[in-house]
Amino acid sequence: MNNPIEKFNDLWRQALLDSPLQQKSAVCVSTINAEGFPESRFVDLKQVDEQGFVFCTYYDSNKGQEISCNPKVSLTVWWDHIGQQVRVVGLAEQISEQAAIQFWQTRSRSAQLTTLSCEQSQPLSSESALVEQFDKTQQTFEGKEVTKPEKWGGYRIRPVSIEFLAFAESRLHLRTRFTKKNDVWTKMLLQP
Ligand SMILES: Cc1cc2nc3c(=O)[nH]c(=O)nc-3n(C[C@H](O)[C@H](O)[C@H](O)COP(=O)(O)O)c2cc1C
Repeated sequence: MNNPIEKFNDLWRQALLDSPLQQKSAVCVSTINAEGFPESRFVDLKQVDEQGFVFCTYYDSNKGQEISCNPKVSLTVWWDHIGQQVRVVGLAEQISEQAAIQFWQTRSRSAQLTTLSCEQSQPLSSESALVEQFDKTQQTFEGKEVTKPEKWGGYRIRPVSIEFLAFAESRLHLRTRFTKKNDVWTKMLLQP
């Protein structure tokens, strides 16, 4: 297959089918912090198409601040049950407000309330403070619609390279790297 986006979506579909995981679409996103160190964390992958790879988060989180200083990011996933690793490198940008609202509306009420009750990446005084914050938010919104806060939205990673590694017991893994230049994908194989 010569289109890495189609290939990714094919693998993602396969991975979702037989996944032993609870968090089936977790992927690792890495950013670069102010000191130049990479920072990695898992997020839930929402959508992948020709425009890029989308995940949702708080814009004012550590990752959000890091992306605003340096949009160069990577996304990595390992699907053990189908023996596939994917590594994406690209540039992150905020999705539109309208798209963010659509993703917000797919979330459960409880997830929406949790989002509103937290200031992601900020220090927390105690575990009980977290529960108190949540309870307070729940009371405030009782009987009301929970609208998306401005600080929450999504990022689209526009890929410049995507590498697939098909794991082989022999360790002769098959690595296929796609690189994008002037909107055209070039494919090459790499030694394992
Ligand atoms: C399986 C899994 C899925 C997660 N999904 C998300 C997500 O979609 N968005 C998000 O902001 N954080 C998600 N998190 C929490 C992040 O890993 C991270 O702790 C949080 O975003 C704060 O990261 P930051 O301080 O680097 O910004 C997830 C964690 C796990 C373990």
